[in-house]
Amino acid sequence: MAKINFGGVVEDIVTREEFPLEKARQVLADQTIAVIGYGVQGPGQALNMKDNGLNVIVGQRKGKTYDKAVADGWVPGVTLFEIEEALEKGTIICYLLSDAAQIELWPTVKKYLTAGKSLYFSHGFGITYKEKTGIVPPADVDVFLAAPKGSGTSLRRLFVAGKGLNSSFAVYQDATGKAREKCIAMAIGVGSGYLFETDFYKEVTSDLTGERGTLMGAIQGIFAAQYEVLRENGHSPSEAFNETVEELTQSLMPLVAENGMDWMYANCSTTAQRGALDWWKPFRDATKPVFAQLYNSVKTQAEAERSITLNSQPDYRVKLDAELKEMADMEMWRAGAAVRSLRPENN
Ligand SMILES: NC(=O)C1=CN([C@@H]2O[C@H](COP(=O)(O)OP(=O)(O)OC[C@H]3O[C@@H](n4cnc5c(N)ncnc54)[C@H](O)[C@@H]3O)[C@@H](O)[C@H]2O)C=CC1
Ligand SMILES: CC(=O)[C@](C)(O)C(=O)O
Ligand SMILES: [Mg+2]
Ligand SMILES: [Mg+2]
Repeated sequence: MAKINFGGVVEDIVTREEFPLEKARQVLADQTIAVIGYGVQGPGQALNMKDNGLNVIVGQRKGKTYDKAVADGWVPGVTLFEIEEALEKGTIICYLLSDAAQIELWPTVKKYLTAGKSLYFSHGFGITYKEKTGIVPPADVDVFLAAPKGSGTSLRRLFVAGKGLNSSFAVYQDATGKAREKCIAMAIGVGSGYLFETDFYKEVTSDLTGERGTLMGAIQGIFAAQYEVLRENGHSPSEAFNETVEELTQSLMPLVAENGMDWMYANCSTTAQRGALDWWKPFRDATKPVFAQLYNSVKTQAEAERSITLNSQPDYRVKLDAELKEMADMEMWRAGAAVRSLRPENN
């Protein structure tokens, strides 16, 4: 593994140079990789693995998503099957149903996990919370995860563009002595850039914190707060949206992605630099207690409990859609739709 210094802490990283695609192909040559579920991660991972020359089949129940798999080029009876058939044919089972659905389908999956097969996850959820999920794999199968750090949609887009999303990987159970190399080969196969090692507990704990925090929950909260203050003080929706979201996503975050926050700062006015240098600490101090509360809620499994309970209800989709619509209907995001429609490339 490559030793990389991350801001003073040296970590072991797996890169595509030391574990090239060719090696992944060799490790997985005799495997039938069955991707179970074709939601968000399913398509990204399955298509990337197929394009990487791996032997992939998809298992998906009939319906709209099955039709999408057909439209993506999976052939019924050849590379696309009902879930149980794919479970039977697969030697590496990629369990890519939603975390709640994994609980429901587990008794079925377990039946097909015969000795020597592998069970692959993209999240530490099912295993870490096994008291709640009931997901306890047989002792004679390998169990590991590769978790792309981003949406399955981005995983596919970046792969097609010749780039790669970073993923974490972890081995939970090594029954064959080959779990680790299979795990790394899968992580490379799904189109990862570089890989960093973790364990199932740390993966799920950091992931749940991140998505509830800066990646999704906190960012929406901070956007809403600033937008509201601007509006309450007489600024127009377009002005409030541009100063809260549009400039960030279109201009400033790409600079952060390219060269870091200091470089983005360095490319803004001295006036902006002065103010932003003064204000980031009060924002940190105001939000840190909320992040501590969030981490605790993840650690005590309150977040897992809530997610399992609410996402397992039969009407969860209807309720979810209603909540997402409520967000879409916020003035801020309706203003955003108008702003996006005015981008030159959308005209
Ligand atoms: N969404 C994402 O981009 C990311 C997801 N993950 C993880 O990847 C795994 C898969 O997540 P997503 O792709 O978001 O899942 P998803 O919510 O898109 O659902 C995947 C599939 O589950 C199927 N499904 C749902 N309920 C079912 C049931 N009762 N019986 C049979 N099939 C059912 C759906 O038809 C769909 O094909 C999860 O462990 C998730 O935490 C990890 C990184 C990012
Ligand atoms: C995209 C991702 O990695 C998330 C936000 O953790 C998820 O979809 O669960
Ligand atoms: Mg994540
Ligand atoms: Mg997540």
